[in-house]
Amino acid sequence: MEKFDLIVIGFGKAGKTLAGAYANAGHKVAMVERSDQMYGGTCINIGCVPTKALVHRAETFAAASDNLSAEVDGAKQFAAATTFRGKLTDKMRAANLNMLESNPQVTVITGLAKFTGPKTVEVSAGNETLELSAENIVINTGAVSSLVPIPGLKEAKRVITSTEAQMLETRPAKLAVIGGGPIGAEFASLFATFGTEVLLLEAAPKLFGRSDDDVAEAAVEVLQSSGVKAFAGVKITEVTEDDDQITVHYENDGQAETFTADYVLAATGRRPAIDDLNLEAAGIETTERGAVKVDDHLRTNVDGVWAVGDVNGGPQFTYISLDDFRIVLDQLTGEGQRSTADRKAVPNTIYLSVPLASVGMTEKEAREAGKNIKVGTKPTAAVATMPWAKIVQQPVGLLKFVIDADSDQILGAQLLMPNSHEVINLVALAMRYEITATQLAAEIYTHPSATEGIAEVISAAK
Ligand SMILES: Cc1cc2nc3c(=O)[nH]c(=O)nc-3n(C[C@H](O)[C@H](O)[C@H](O)COP(=O)(O)OP(=O)(O)OC[C@H]3O[C@@H](n4cnc5c(N)ncnc54)[C@H](O)[C@@H]3O)c2cc1C
Ligand SMILES: NC(=O)c1ccc[n+]([C@@H]2O[C@H](COP(=O)([O-])OP(=O)(O)OC[C@H]3O[C@@H](n4cnc5c(N)ncnc54)[C@H](O)[C@@H]3O)[C@@H](O)[C@H]2O)c1
Repeated sequence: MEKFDLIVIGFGKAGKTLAGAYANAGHKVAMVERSDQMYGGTCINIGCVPTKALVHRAETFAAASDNLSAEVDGAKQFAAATTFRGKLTDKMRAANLNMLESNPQVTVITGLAKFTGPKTVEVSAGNETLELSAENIVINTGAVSSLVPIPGLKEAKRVITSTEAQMLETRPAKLAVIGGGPIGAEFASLFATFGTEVLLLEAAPKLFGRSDDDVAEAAVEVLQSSGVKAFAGVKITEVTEDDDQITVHYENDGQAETFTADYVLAATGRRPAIDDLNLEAAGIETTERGAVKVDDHLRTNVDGVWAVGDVNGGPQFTYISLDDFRIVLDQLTGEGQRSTADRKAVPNTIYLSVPLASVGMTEKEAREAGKNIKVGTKPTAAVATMPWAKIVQQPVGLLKFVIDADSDQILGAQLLMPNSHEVINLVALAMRYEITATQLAAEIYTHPSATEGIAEVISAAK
């Protein structure tokens, strides 16, 4: 039994950052990761970073095709993009491993971890096992793709998840995507840009249903302009396949339809990765949705055991996992005051060919909450003071601000425009620190830039 001050299970964003920080504070840390292909976790290996590398390459390809008015080979560009993706993740994985391995206080152990008691963990790799113990244990095992119960889906060989989809070396001619959340929408958009024929099927009545209707409609237009055919409110009845192809059977507007493709990408959500942890041995409770149950300090019901990142059932974003790290570090080395209750105005982005970035309330939510509001909305192309969108040849989308008419505080923003994934952070900062809409609009911004357009839209609010 090897004794540590802290065992981290899973090399995710929160866990790796905590391992480094706690080790630097003079403590002995074990980092356990089940796969040598996952040092650094989901984000850098199979999540945010590699997918955005593909999105970026798809956009570069689209711009080149437009500008050269030439037949640029989408299949070739797709293969080059996935090669680039692989090289990028290899480098980042090695750097992440080195970051912890080079720390004399950290031991990186590759193997599957499971609890054997509240303070003990067994790690197994092949026939070998290792027993570890620590006063403090952090669970950071992330999430796994979750398949919905559609007849034929689970058994089919041509059903892939986001992990396999980003590792395809050859561009598929046809792809069916089930689920129009961030994963489905981003993959549909990028594959279609490279020239794959993509059909996106969403069960909910509307695509981008968390946005206001006008924003969601504009986002669907952006998706369609990338070449995606998309339907919402569909019911998928069955998936069948032969050696070479797979067929999705679905009902759309009461009509039975089929789509035959090379692959079906199942993008219907990700569930917390708890199956292998043997949580019962430690007496750790889970929620009805299968997450490790935590309080707002991310403590489980067992003293000295925390759960951070996707596994605790919170919002599945890398920046939330990073904030989880801060909350636990504050308990281990600080005042222990930080909690999830401090979070305010957390933005998110769906990476379409212009990103859809949002923060705070939609107009609908603000009205339902009985707020007295002003709304500023302008199509990207109509924002005269933002030539940036035209310069980068993407004058598409919509900007929308929801403002409290009494306090002048920004209640929310939905930005579907070039670089909105950056601009949204400024809006979120203003919301967090209660900078008023008038103050935000009166700032001095660089020109030409994507940021400067927000002043015009805020000023037009009524
Ligand atoms: C395709 C895709 C795109 C995404 N894009 C974005 C994006 O653009 N922006 C964003 O903010 N978020 C994005 N996300 C979500 C984001 O990647 C996750 O929220 C984030 O990586 C969660 O990290 P984590 O800290 O929970 O742990 P993870 O990074 O998931 O790490 C968990 C680790 O634990 C290991 N593990 C699991 N079980 C065990 C065990 N029993 N023993 C040992 N090790 C174990 C796993 O192998 C894994 O390496 C995306 C996700 C996906 C799948
Ligand atoms: N840009 C980003 O920040 C980013 C990108 C990718 C993933 N992520 C994270 O990863 C998580 C998982 O993403 P996701 O898109 O897989 O999950 P999700 O839960 O966000 O979306 C899944 C979608 O599938 C639909 N669906 C469910 N069953 C269906 C069925 N039978 N037929 C058709 N549609 C069906 C749901 O209605 C939903 O719209 C997200 O919660 C997100 O936080 C974030």
